[in-house]
Amino acid sequence: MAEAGDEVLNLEGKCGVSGGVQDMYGEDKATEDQLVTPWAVSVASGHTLLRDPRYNKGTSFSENERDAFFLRGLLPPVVMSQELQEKKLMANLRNYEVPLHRYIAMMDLQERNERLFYKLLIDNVEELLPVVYTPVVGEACQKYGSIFKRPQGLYISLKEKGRILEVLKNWPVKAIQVIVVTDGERILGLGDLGCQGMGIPVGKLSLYTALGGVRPSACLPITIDVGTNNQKLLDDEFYIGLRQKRATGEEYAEMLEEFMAAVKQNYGEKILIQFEDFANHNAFELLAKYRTSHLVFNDDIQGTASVVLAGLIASLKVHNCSLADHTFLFLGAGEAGTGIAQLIALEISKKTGSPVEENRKKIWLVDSRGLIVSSRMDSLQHFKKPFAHEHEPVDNLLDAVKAIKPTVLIGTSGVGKTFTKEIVEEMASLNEKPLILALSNPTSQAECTAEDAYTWSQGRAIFASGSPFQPVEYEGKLHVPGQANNAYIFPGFGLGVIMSGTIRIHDDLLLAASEALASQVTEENYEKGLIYPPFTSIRKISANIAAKVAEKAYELGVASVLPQPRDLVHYAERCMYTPVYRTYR
Ligand SMILES: NC(=O)C1=CN([C@@H]2O[C@H](COP(=O)(O)OP(=O)(O)OC[C@H]3O[C@@H](n4cnc5c(N)ncnc54)[C@H](OP(=O)(O)O)[C@@H]3O)[C@@H](O)[C@H]2O)C=CC1
Ligand SMILES: CC(=O)C(=O)O
Ligand SMILES: [Mg+2]
Repeated sequence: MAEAGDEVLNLEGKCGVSGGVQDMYGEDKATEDQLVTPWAVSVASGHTLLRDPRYNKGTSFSENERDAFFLRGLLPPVVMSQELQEKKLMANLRNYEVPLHRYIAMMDLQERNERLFYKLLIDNVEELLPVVYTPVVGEACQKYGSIFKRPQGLYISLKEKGRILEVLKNWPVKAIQVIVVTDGERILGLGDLGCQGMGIPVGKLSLYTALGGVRPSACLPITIDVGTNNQKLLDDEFYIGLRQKRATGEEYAEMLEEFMAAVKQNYGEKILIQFEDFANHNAFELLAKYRTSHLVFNDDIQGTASVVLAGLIASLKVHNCSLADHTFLFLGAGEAGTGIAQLIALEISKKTGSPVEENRKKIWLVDSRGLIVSSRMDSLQHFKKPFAHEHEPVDNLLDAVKAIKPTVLIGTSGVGKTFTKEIVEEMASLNEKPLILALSNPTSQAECTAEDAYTWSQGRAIFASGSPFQPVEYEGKLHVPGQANNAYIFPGFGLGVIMSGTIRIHDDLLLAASEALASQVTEENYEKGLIYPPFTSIRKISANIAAKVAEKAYELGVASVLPQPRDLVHYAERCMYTPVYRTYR
């Protein structure tokens, strides 16, 4: 399979004295002020094929493929199965003691051999999720400037304002189905990481593929760089972003407006746009502004709400009660906290017929200034106001626990170690089986560890966290902590939306996803203290979530793929990308 560039070289290329091809285009000799043409090829073979991560199979190319695609001599003689390649790579990965080195090795693999990357991730999901996702992705973002090798997504900075559509057209794939976009201002619980937040859309989209089966080529990670207020980054000579303070107000709004319009123009009405890790002063507004005109989903507000609600629904069997029987207390009243709180109130409404406002009365939140109470109303951000109830001011979490007597304690503050021994002990004195969720990421920001939760509650807590913790043995019993992370939801949710051609995200779709996830928890899981099923069966879980989300979308009349497939679970499974190698002809 000859290529345009090769043909020219074969006909005209000459050997230089050192054995290399002559510098016929003057590329080697050109000085900085002389122009050269960056030649490209359109059909991959030979060396180009080995450098194309989408098609490269490395030592797995068969003898026939090596002949047909000019690969002879470019590979060692061995022909390995994909399974053997996987075994070798897993052994190599396990040899790295530093977690960030594993991350870098995984990113290298993704850039070298995409199918092998996804095979590893799918087959070893519990082991590799913490590497490509939280917690290690957090450290990777903090050090992104130093470890950055090749762009893995699209960078759209203020320099491109006015020509964002043009920038989108530079991405090599046109048939995009899902975009994860960040502006890097609230990366996990690590704060403003500016342009280095790119690790998050890249990581989230690799989960769209590995956990939800969305084709990798249909995924587009985007970072919008409007500057950063992180002085450490601005002073860092290796920082990869714009070296200026964040644009705000009209300049920011115009940038986002242009982006949203360009995305719709370039990819059409049904492109799913997932907002990720925006600061809350933009996140709520962007969601409210675009949810009626675009297919948008905010993972931190909506995905998190859906996954936590799923855990709560699943835990009802443990407590033998209904959601309406619980009293909830949150530490953290931002995107995650108020997003979860709203969805809980909505779910109770759907189940009991009671008004949402009424259900909010059993949901309390603490922010950095203490319990959210009605006397603070005037100074509260709009998303906190629905939860400002009548109560005297309380300025710390321990006193709030004592005053509110919650049955469920949820951490969404982004601040580590805030569920102290006294607080967990208080929860344990109030409840036979206190439900404690330490959702903040990465691990360093978790409100408490699994060990803290089990030890301080004498092994009685039902515990789950945003980043994974190892099982804990307490007084002879092994407790397995669950991972309450939106990674359970968005891949299957996105698949359901895409496969049904859903045109708008409705809260009922989130509720459907929660119910679907909760229904996947088995007796065996409950026995171990889990309120989430293990990630090992995530592809099956995602297919079920996708099916329930699609079913709800058809019911609401927002699905556009017609006729509705009869067996939606089977349809979801059939839609899913699998990473086994294809044979080339
Ligand atoms: N497990 C999961 O799937 C997810 C986890 N998260 C995690 O949740 C955390 C928060 O995210 P998000 O809600 O988007 O962030 P926000 O910035 O929107 O909200 C943070 C909230 O925490 C409050 N807060 C901060 N410090 C304290 C403190 N010392 N005491 C009490 N309250 C405090 C803030 O108070 P104030 O309003 O007064 O500033 C604010 O209300 C992050 O660590 C993130 O990684 C997020 C999404 C999903
Ligand atoms: C999990 C996630 O989305 C977050 O921590 O922001
Ligand atoms: Mg997030």
